[in-house]
Amino acid sequence: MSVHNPDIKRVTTHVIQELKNKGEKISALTAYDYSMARVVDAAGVELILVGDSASNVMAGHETTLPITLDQMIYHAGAVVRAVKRALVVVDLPFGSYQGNSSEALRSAIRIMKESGAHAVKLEGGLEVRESIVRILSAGVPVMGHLGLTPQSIYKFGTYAVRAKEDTEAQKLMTDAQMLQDIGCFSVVLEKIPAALTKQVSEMLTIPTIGIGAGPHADGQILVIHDLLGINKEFKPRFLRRYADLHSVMTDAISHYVDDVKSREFPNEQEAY
Ligand SMILES: Nc1nc(=O)c2c([nH]1)NC[C@@H]1CN(c3ccc(C(=O)N[C@@H](CCC(=O)O)C(=O)O)cc3)CN21
Ligand SMILES: CC(C)C(=O)C(=O)O
Ligand SMILES: [Mg+2]
Repeated sequence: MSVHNPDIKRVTTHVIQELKNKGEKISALTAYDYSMARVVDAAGVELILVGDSASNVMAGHETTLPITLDQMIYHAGAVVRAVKRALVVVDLPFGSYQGNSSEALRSAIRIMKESGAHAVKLEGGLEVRESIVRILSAGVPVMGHLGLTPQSIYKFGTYAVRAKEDTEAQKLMTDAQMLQDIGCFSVVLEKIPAALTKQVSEMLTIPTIGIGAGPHADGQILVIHDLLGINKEFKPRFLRRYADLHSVMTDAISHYVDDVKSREFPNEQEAY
């Protein structure tokens, strides 16, 4: 398998836009550390998100709420050091931007300065409009995130599909248009009906990136550990597992344990 568009040396927000303009789907994945980001980048993924899902996947928290701005910057720096080609976007964590546009700007600037990332992502529509406007004014590209917004899980109560009702779908359409109008370069649509994703993606000129949002988004994103089958517990219907690394890793590790116990490892060649 070869990397798509080998002529693209560095993926910018303009390259992401060009992909939508020519009708080519955009591939995106999360990464939280150097070694994984090396692999994801070299495999040809165009956009790498340092997601606040690190709170779940890296730290074992129940929700995305506990992860801090300092911890996001730590993960983002590791990913940036690994990446040669992809666009690196970083989630602003819960509590670093809501309800205070000065703090939002300060948080975004810290991410850009201290990690070297290329863009930030914020959850929400009209509620975070001012924050996004200020971050954009500083020259920082912003990605929106609508639909299921996990930082508001205690408002929603569940991780069920969002915007099934007409009023919520209408608000999502209005928010999406607003995000484009103020200058966001892209918007994530999470766990909404496929038909709504189609409507939004046709209405907007900027690319939509879907997760559990059906086939009509301009691109797709998944959490890398989910795609690789590293964690057995998370299996929503939208997830396709492209490998069973849980089994591969378990077999390798138990083989190692056996070899240590039986003194088969290390052998003479593996000693000095
Ligand atoms: N490993 C991982 N993958 C993700 O995609 C992810 C995270 N973590 N953490 C942050 C958010 C939370 N996300 C989620 C969480 C749950 C569902 C979900 O579908 N959960 C249930 C259904 C719940 C319900 O219908 O009430 C499921 O079917 O597993 C989807 C996306 C997406 N993000
Ligand atoms: C699932 C994606 C869109 C995300 O926000 C995350 O990984 O934190
Ligand atoms: Mg996130």
